[in-house]
Amino acid sequence: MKFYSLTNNHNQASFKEAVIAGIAPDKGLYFPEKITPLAADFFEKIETCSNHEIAFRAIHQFVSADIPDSILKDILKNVLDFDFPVVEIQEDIATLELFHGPTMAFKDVGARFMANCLGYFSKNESNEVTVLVATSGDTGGAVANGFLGVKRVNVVILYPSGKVSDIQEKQLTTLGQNIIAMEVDGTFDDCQKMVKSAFLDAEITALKKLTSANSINVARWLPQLFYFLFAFKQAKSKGKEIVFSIPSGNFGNVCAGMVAQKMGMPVKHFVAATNVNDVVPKFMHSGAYNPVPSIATISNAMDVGDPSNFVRIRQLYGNDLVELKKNLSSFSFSDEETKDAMKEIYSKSEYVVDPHGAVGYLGLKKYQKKNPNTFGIFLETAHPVKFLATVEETLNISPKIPPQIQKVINREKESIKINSYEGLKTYLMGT
Ligand SMILES: Cc1ncc(COP(=O)(O)O)c(C=O)c1O
Ligand SMILES: N[C@@H](CCOP(=O)(O)O)C(=O)O
Repeated sequence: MKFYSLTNNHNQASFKEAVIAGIAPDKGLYFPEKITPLAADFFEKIETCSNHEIAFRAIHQFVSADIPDSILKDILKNVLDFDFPVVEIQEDIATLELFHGPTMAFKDVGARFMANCLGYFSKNESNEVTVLVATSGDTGGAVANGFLGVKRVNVVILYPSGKVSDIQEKQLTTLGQNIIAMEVDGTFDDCQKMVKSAFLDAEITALKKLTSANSINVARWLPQLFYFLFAFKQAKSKGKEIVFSIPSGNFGNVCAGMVAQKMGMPVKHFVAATNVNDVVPKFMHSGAYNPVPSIATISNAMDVGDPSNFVRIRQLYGNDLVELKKNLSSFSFSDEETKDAMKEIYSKSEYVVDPHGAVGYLGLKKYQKKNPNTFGIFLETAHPVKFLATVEETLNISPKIPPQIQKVINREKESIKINSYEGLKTYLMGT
């Protein structure tokens, strides 16, 4: 399988090359040349398959030219060692809990999958690789955890100072070893731009082999399609058409779900729910894509003003807005609406949802109002405890701190403060 650049489709790479490079030399995101539907009987019998089997069938076409089947099976065993339960909280409304991994957000699967692939590809190499990653909160912790101690790999995480939760900050600044955290005086978009600039900086790339562990990297992005298949397996018996509502920021997760649909998974519709960072909802309405600086919200991991993956979503539908709208709706919600949704879910169902999941719930409710008789699944993308202050203040409860979080909560933060691209460049050139 080849992957081509969305900037210039003549720039092609194998899976291995795309993973090692992160983005194409022309700064485009890599995209698979073909998405082959899985056999119909795979979906008919999906409930008889283990998660490992499902993941293997799903990812095989993208990686098999570069990873032997036996290694791929081992990687998936390492990566998928926790549960992905669908929990019904109201009639025809369920949540897909994606927070049972080591850093309690949905990024764990992609981060670990990419770390395993890179570990395999660099097994016989002597050169070091530097993984650059921009985070608005959760990617950083997952990548730090997934890459900790991986030989010949150094990780540099850029995060917006004061704009991630206390627990998210602990997860990405306290591990040490091969993980460096850079605290940027700016927004997530500034961090993301700095990472993309470093890839194009010949002075840096002459000295360092760089890659990215954001969802721009196909090995971080594609495994996210597993979630939708795991959810479909659990919800199929409901006998209703399924709608997924995905709290969205960089739009990698919803895009991975749409890949699962292209592979033949029956889905009625996707909803990409955002906070007030509403570039995509506006685009879906007007057809004009106008990135703007992001605004800080209580669902901070979705504070993205120029979502990287929207270009992939448009590609999936041949850049045809009419076709796209048949499959995707996108709605935006304020912090007040988000808090009200957290309260509503808690009072109706005694279920504690985090602010991101609450945005997903709101998107689903809005869609189901006009499309009743569907089974709706909103993705709970992070454990509520990661947003402790907001949850405590909104619901007036003190959730128990799970062991994964207790491990980091009392550790000392270590970060390098920078206020411009030069700060990142100086660091990369000097180490
Ligand atoms: C908790 C949480 N929810 C939702 C999102 C948005 O996901 P995506 O960037 O794939 O749209 C993120 C960050 O990516 C996140 O950390
Ligand atoms: N919300 C993300 C932002 C980066 O998204 P990614 O999927 O492209 O890594 C975060 O939590 O950092």
